[in-house]
Order: sequence, then structure tokens, then C-alpha cells
Amino acid sequence: MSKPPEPRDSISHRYFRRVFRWFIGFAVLLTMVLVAETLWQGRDKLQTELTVYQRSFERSIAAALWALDWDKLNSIAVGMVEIPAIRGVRILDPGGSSEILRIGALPDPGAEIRGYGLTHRFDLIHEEGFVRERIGVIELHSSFDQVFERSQRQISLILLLGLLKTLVLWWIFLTVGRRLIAKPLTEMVEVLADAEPLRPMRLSDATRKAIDGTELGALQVAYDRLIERVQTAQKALEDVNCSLEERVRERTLELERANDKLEQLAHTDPLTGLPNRRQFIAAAQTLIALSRRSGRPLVLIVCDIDAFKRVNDVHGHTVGDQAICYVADCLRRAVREIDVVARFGGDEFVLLLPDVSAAEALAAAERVRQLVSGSWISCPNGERLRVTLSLGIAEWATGDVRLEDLFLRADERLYRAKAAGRNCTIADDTNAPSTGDPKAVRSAGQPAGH
Ligand SMILES: Nc1nc2c(ncn2[C@@H]2O[C@H](COP(=O)(O)OP(=O)(O)OP(=O)(O)O)[C@@H](O)[C@H]2O)c(=O)[nH]1
Repeated sequence: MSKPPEPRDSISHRYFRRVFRWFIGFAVLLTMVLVAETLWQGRDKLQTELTVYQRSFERSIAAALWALDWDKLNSIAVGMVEIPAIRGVRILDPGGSSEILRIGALPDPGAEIRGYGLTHRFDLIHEEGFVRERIGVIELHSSFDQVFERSQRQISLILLLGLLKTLVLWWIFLTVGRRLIAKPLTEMVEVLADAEPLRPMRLSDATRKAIDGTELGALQVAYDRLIERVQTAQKALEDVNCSLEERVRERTLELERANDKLEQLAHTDPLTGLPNRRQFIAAAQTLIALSRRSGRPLVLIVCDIDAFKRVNDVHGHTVGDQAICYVADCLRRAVREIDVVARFGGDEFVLLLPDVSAAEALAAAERVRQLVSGSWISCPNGERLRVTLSLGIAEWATGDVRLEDLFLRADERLYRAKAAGRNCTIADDTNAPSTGDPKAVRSAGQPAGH
């Protein structure tokens, strides 16, 4: 199980850090606007309050000024300055240039900030009947502290709510972002890190639900489809592999069969199915070696179809082949299982008989000769063809070294059998052909096939 790569940062953190940088900037700006608006409203309220005080005091001040009652004027002004909204009172002459009375904190004449609602100035009017006369100008001064004092609660509330709003929003964004983005992504990474190769992404139900219909959901579906395609391609590859393996197996079998056939052909005579010269020599070497080791007898019989050239000439090669097969069949039937029978070439056959005495070998040779001559071959023209064999026998002797030594003696006896008139067997160096079958001696002077 491989450990998933550790991310350097959380995507939700990074994403929301960036979002909040902008969000906080905007929230601060908005809060500043709200604070400014609140201060502006505070200034308006102060203005209204000063107007209310103007209405309350203007008559008594105007009366005291008309009567030039300085004590009363002074006590009214002192009383006014005790009101929290009024920091200072100044009474000017009707032209508004010379100061008549000054109580409380007042800005220097040049430093007055008019238009900000901190100084409320109005005329003092004396009315008598229908006569209205301006007898002076009065200024009520306030300060920004008053505005702040009046707006303090509201501003604190705005700042507190702004902070709370930002924190709550930050928390909501992080929680939702973690649930919808960071957690599914982490699970995807872990699932992929632990997944078996070529298996679809197995996510929990909660995560599947959370990413359903989103880019992450699409990513998971795309991954699963990719795996499906890879699986299909892999299956196709396996099929191709299987069929290739099957074809290779078939080809190997065919080759093995062909090799067996070749092997068989290399050792078998194709016409008769008997072992050929090559296989006979190999078998003979083994039997000779066994015989030499055990000291048990081993006999070679060489046979040749008599006047076979004439068979070919008179009856054609097909009948000649038929005759060869007939003789091969007789040989097969006449010998034991352990004996080796082979077609040595042309119309010449050989038999190798282990563990037989000279007499038994001669009997076997005679059995073969009689079997061959005892029946006939049906020719296509309806004629009956009888073939005979001449045979030479030689027994492995103590002075023999090679197979050729045995062959020399057997061949020489075969020639003598031919010379003795054919259809007979010669088993020794006397000139007498085998007389086991009187017919053999009788037919010796006549050519085969007649
Ligand atoms: N039909 C056929 N003829 C073959 C085959 N192999 C060799 N021959 C013929 O067999 C004949 C062998 O003749 P020889 O053994 O020399 O002489 P022969 O006529 O048998 O006379 P003797 O051996 O003296 O009795 C030749 O004419 C070859 O052409 C074969 O596979 N089929």
C-alpha cells in the first residue's frame, strides 16, 4: 500500500484565502461607508438639537440683550454651555463683526469650520408690534466629540457585525469548501494511491453525493471510463495473446508431427513400412553389442527376390512394387517379435535374429522362403505371379568385429544360393543348399515367376 503524496497546501485554504483577500477589502470599504453615513447622521441630529435649543433660548436672550441686562444674558449663556451639545456661546453685534459676549470653548474666529454643523448661527430679533429689529447675532458651538459620542454605539455595532459577518462567512466557506472540494479530493488521492491497477475509483457514498454533478464528479466518471477503455484494450490484447498462443501450439504440434513423420521416413522404407537400411544398421549395432557382451548367438539372414528384374520387365513396376510388399509381409509374419526385419534396398531384405542357434536360423529362413513361394500375387491382368527368394545365412562368429564381417559371409552365401539355382537357402560354406524343403532344391534351376 503506497502512501499518497502529501499536498503542500489545502486547495480550500488557498482558494478561500484569495477569495477573502478581496472579500475583506470590500467588507472594510463597506463598513467605512456605513461609519461615515452614521457620522453624517450624527451631525444632522446635532444640528437639529442646536436648532431646538435656538428656539428655546432666542426670545429670552433677545429680551436680555434689548434690555442690556448683562447679568441675565451671562447667566443664560452659562446655562446653555452646561447643555452637553453646546460647548460655547458667542453673541455678536447686529453686523456680526464685534463680539459682545463669549462663554465656553470657542474656536478662533478664523478657525471656525462652518458647514460641518458644529456652529449654529442665528439672528437675535426684537419684535415690538409690527416692528422687527435685528439686535445681534448669536453662535452656538458644538464639537465633533459630540457627533462621535452620539454615533459611538451605532459605529461599534457596525464594526462588531462586520467582524462577525466576516468570521462566520469565513467559517462557512471553509467548512463547505472542505466538504465539497478538499475532502473529496483527499479521498480521491487516497483511493487512487491504494487502488488495485485497472479498477474503477471506489469512493464513499458521502463523497459521491458531495461531488455529484461537479467537476470532481466529472473527473471521477472520466477516470472510470478511462479504466473501462484500458480494460477493453487489455482484454483485446489478452485475446490476441491467447489466439497467438493457440496458433503457436498448433504450429508446434504440426511441426512435431512433421518431425515425427520425417523421423519415421528417415528410418522407414516408404514402400513396405519396414525399417530401412539406416535403422537396420543402428538396431544391428545394438544387437551385436548385446551379443558380444552376453556371448549369445546372433544370426543374419540376407534374402533377395529371384529374377526380380524380369518381374518388372514382364509385369511392370507396379506389380514389382506389389511383389516387394508381398515379400515384406511374408517376412514380418515369419519372424518373432524380437527379430529385426528390414528392406535393405531394391529387392533385398535382411533379418537379424538374436538368441537363435544355426539350426533355428535355418528353419526360420526356410519358413520365410516357403511362405513366400507358397502363395502368389494377383496381377491386374488376372495372371498369378509366384515369387521366390534366395537366402544366405551367417552367424556372428568370435572373430567378427563389425557388422560388415557378418554381411560379407551372408552375402557370399546368398550369391551361392543364386548360383545354386535360386529359391534356396545356404547356411554354411559347403556348396549344399538347404534341403529342408525338397522343392527348394528342385526349383533351384528355374527362374522366379515361372
Ligand atoms: N518395382 C521395383 N523394382 C525395383 C525396386 N528397387 C529395385 N528394383 C529393381 O529390382 C531389380 C533388381 O535386380 P537384381 O537383383 O539386380 O537382379 P534380379 O533380376 O533380381 O536377378 P537375381 O538377383 O540374380 O535373381 C532391378 O531391375 C531394379 O530396377 C523397387 O522399389 N520397385
